[in-house]
Amino acid sequence: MGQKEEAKVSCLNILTYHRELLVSRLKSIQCILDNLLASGFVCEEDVEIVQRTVTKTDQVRKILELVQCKGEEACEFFIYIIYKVYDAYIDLQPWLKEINYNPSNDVTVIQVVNTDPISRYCEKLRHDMSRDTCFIMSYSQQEETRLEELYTDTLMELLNDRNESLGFLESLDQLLGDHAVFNTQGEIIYVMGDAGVGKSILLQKLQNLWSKKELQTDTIFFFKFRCRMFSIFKDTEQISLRDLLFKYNCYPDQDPDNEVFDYILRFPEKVLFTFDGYDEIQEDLDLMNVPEVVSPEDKAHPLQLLISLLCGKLLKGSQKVLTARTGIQIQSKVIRKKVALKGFSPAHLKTYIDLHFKEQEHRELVSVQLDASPHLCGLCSTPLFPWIVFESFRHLHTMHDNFHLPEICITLTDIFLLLSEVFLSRTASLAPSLLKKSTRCASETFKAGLRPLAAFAKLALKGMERGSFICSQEEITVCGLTEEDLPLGFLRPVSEYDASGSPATFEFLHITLQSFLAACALVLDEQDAASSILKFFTECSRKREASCLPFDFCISGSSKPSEKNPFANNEHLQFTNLFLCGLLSKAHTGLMEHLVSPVLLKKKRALLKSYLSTSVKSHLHGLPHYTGEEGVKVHVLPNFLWILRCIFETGSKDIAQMTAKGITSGFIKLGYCNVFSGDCTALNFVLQHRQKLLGLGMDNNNISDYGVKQLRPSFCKMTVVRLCVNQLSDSSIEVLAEELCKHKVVEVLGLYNNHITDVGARLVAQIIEECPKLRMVKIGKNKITSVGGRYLASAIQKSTSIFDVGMWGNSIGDEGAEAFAEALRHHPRLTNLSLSANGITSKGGKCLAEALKKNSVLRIYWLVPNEMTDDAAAHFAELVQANTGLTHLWLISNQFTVDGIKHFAEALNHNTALKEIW
Ligand SMILES: Nc1ncnc2c1ncn2[C@@H]1O[C@H](COP(=O)(O)OP(=O)(O)OP(=O)(O)O)[C@@H](O)[C@H]1O
Repeated sequence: MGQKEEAKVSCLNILTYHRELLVSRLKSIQCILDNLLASGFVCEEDVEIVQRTVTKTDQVRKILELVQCKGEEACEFFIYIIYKVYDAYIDLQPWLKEINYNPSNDVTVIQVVNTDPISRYCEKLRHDMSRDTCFIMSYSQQEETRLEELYTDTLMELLNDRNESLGFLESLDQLLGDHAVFNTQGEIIYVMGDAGVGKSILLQKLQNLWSKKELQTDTIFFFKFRCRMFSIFKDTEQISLRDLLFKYNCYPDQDPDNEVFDYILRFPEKVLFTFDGYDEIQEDLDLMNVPEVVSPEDKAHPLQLLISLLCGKLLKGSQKVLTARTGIQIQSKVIRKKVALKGFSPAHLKTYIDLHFKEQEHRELVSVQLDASPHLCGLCSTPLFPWIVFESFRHLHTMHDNFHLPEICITLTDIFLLLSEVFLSRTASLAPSLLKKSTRCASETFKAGLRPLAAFAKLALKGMERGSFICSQEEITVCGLTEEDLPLGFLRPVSEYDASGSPATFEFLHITLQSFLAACALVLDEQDAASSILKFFTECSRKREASCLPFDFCISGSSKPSEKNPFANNEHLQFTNLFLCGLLSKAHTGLMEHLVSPVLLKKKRALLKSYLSTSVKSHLHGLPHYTGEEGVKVHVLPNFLWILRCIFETGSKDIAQMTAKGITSGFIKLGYCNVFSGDCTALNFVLQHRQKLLGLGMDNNNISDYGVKQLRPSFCKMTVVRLCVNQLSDSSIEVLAEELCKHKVVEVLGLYNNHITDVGARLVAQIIEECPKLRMVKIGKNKITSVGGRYLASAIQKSTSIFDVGMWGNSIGDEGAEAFAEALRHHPRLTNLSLSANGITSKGGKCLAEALKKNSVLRIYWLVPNEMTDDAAAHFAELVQANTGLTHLWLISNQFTVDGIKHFAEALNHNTALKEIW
């Protein structure tokens, strides 16, 4: 009883104590009044009195007076309404937490009805979004997997406007937060990544979290769009912003006064948008060449509305997450922050395997098979591929005895053939009961399923040709597909575009599947000239300018873009080319001969081979050469990477050999080329045919440990190994140490910004000691402590060749600094050393300065920022005075005061060599 009394007092008190806050934050008054009236705490007359009050704040004051005067129960119910009608009182939710509100049993029996149109709409949005996002796109339409049961984190790297890394996102909440914002004026959170890396799933997860109120954000409206839908409107179609929002998400019910839309216009910062697949907009430019929409009342083409929203001309201040494939350029001025998706790390992949396979037996089998194939692991860093491989494994393993993943080097074509085999095995002629535990015969499955396969392939190709990822029922029928074919799994309905009630539209399970099927169509076709298989190669080889035109247009409203279709990204065509190479490869002849005449197949293969040979030659010839520190370099363009991928898919040793020979310079640079671990197999396939030594620059890619393992056979001829910023751990260094120490030709080793610890540092030290030509080692921004620092310093001391060492951004501390001081004393060759940002205090600094006084070779010396104080400054001043030949000395961002700096002024008078001191 006593406790109850206390609770009663406390509710009344709370309202008195927090009166000011409530008056300023409580917005939806009608809902409070409706519920107080319905539950009998106030009468009609009370309501009228409140409504007669002019301002909203005064209305809240009146309500507070009323409930306080009605007593404790009324006060408690007042708070309970705020608690129950979450969205209407979202601004007060933190306050409820602050007062630690927990409804009592007495109050929970009183019914609360949400009569606030805005929060009712929010509830509806959340409900619909939860329903639409709780399942992950399924492989067969019968079995659905819950998103939370399969969603696995991926590597999400934050970038600045120059695409330099700002670290990794730790949770999806950070995606919307202020962390790593490089342009506060911009409104777009730009998420980019390769095909199948998980951009759509990331948005789905974000939407799902929001629908369950588990996302840290105060946005109360969430509208999701897929950019491909903007291509299905007719050129003449005009709609209003209101329709765009409500028709393609959900309608507000019982909102006669249009309060929801008005609220959105008044508080755009409460709105969150996701736009998925900016690269998928396939639109003619004429449409763009009309004035922008800036008034929310105007009707316009949906694409114009989209551009106006993205540019902040409409609903300025709303939050927008936009995804696109890597390589699509968007002007930095509209981007707020940038995130690059890098797929699964080895640890993520392990988690994904555990989630995917409930059966221990399957889990173990797959893990063993993956461990034996770093190439497959490399491919599996792109989530789309393990999803296909594992689903196919599960299906084929249950259907057939002894099914194993292919042991030979599996290609992307193999992966999509596997997927098609699973789909086709569902055809009536191959009922599962007949196949159960029978011997698997892929060619029989394909032969039996040839009719639907060819029809789906034709549909995919037609879509590719007109740049569309969506097909109508009519197009499906024209291609010869029947109702029974649809459940096979290649297509899925896309009901969300069907707001008008028109016949359903469909899309392929994934764009990459459409690309694969389009390649199948090119191979299977017996009508057109054989040379038509090359049509997409020709299209892709046409040079295109970077596609940032839509935003140029929408921001400046000036220049008339020169390109017909600025949105169009040709990656899906590149994939079709790649699959064409795979399907026409020798490895697949056996299968394809069951599906197309051997003579035609041979002709197509010869045509492709001849095209690839010519194309490789002309490409290599046209690559830009330049001379740098490490000799003549050739800059490889991203298109060359596609050529390498195609060559690998063909499996043709001749073309690989020719390509290897065609690389005339001694150094190829593939930096910032978006190389992922799976590409290293393709690169290795070509490089293994090269006789001469070669330098390879692959900084700023995503090759990971799997990629390094794939390159193993090529390290024997590598003079330059630059693998900075590539997600490498110590296991990569193990491979490098083994190979580089065996062949001893390496001169430059770049490992900056990876995940190397002291274990890896010890292996790098071994490379330094054992490779007599090694001149330069960059191992900054790793995880090396004093232990690793000592190994490295000791190796440098023994090396007869090394002169440039970069150790920036580790944590070797004073102990490491002392070891380096020792190396400086005994190693006369070092001319450039960076020990910046290593936690070195005056103690370590003094040792280094002393060691340097006797060293006349070191020219450049970096120690910024560390933790040295004035007593170290005195030693460095003496070093300057000693005039050893040092040309650059960087000491800024230490803890020197004016007194410390004064030492340098005098010392500099005696120095003739120093060009720069900081
Ligand atoms: N984080 C993840 N956890 C589990 N599975 C994932 C994840 N990300 C992607 N997948 C799997 O990969 C498939 C493809 O992913 P998604 O469609 O999101 O790729 P995408 O980057 O949007 O590709 P595209 O650019 O081609 O549209 C998904 O259907 C899902 O099965």
